[in-house]
Amino acid sequence: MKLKFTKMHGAGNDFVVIDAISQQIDLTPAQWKQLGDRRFGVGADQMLVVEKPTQPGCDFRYRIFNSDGGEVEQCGNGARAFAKFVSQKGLTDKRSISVETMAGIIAPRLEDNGNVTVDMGAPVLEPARVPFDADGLDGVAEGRDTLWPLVLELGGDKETVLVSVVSMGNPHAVQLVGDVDTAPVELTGPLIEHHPRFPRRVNAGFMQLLNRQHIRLRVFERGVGETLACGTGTCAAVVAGIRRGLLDSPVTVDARGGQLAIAWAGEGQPVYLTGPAVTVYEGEIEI
Ligand SMILES: N[C@@H](CCC[C@H](N)C(=O)O)C(=O)O
Repeated sequence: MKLKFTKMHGAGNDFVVIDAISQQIDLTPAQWKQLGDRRFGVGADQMLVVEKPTQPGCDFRYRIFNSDGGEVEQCGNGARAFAKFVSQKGLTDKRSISVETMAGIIAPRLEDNGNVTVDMGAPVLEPARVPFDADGLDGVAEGRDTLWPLVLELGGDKETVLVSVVSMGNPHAVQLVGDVDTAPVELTGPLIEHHPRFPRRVNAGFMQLLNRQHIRLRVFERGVGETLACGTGTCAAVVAGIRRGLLDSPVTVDARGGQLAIAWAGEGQPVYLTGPAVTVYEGEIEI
C-alpha cells in the first residue's frame, strides 16, 4: 500500500506522522519497524498515528509506535508534533485540543511563538504502577522520593545504580550523573531498559544538575536507543528532581537536540511540557 506521511521532529526526537483519518492503515509490527528504519524505510524514532477519537469530549486519538515496531503508551515530544500536524493539515482550527492516548487524555496547546505546551497529566509514582517490581528491595529515601538500587551486570562485574521510578503513562528510570557527556548511556542504557525489575522494560534517563532550575538530560529510550530528546523522559526527570528536593519548578532542560521547559506544581498535579515542533518534509512510501 502507498502511505502519505509527514516527517517532523521535536528537539531532534524525530517522527513519521500519518493521517489515519483520510488513509486506511493496518500495519503489522514488522511494517512499523520498516517505516522507522533509517535504511529500509523513512527512518524515525517514533511513528505517530492520527485517528478519530473513540471517547466523548476528545478531538483525536493518538497512537505511538517505537522504531522497533512496538506500540507504546505515551510520547511527549510527539504530542507537540501531533498538535502542529492536525493544525497544519486543517484537521482542526482549535489551538487547544484534547487527545486520547493509551495512557489517558493529554491536552496540547499551540503557543503564539510557535512552541507547543502539553498538559501531560499527573505522573504516576507508585512503583507497582510504573510498573517496577520493588519486592524485597530496600529503597533509599531522599526528600519525598525513593531511590531504588538496580544491579547491572557489566561483563564479569556488577554495578549498582540508584534510580527514581516514574511513569508519565510510559515507564522511566532516572539517575543523577555528574556529567551527561561522560555518562555511560550506551553501555548501561540497554541493561536498564531490559532490567528484570521492569516487566514492560523502561526508558533510562541520565540527569545532570546545573542549578535548581536547569538540568542537562540524555535518555536511552525503550524500543529505540538514545534519542536527541525525550519529552516524557524530561517530565520524569524533573518530577524526580523536584521530589528529591533538588529542583524547583519551572525547569529548563537541555537535551542534545534542543531545549524543553517543564512546569510541575507537585503531587497529583499535571506536568506541563513546552518545546518546539517542526515539519521537515512530506512524502509517500510504498509499504
Ligand atoms: N520520545 C518519546 C517517548 C517515546 C516512547 C518511549 N520510547 C517508550 O517506549 O516509552 C517522548 O518524547 O516522550
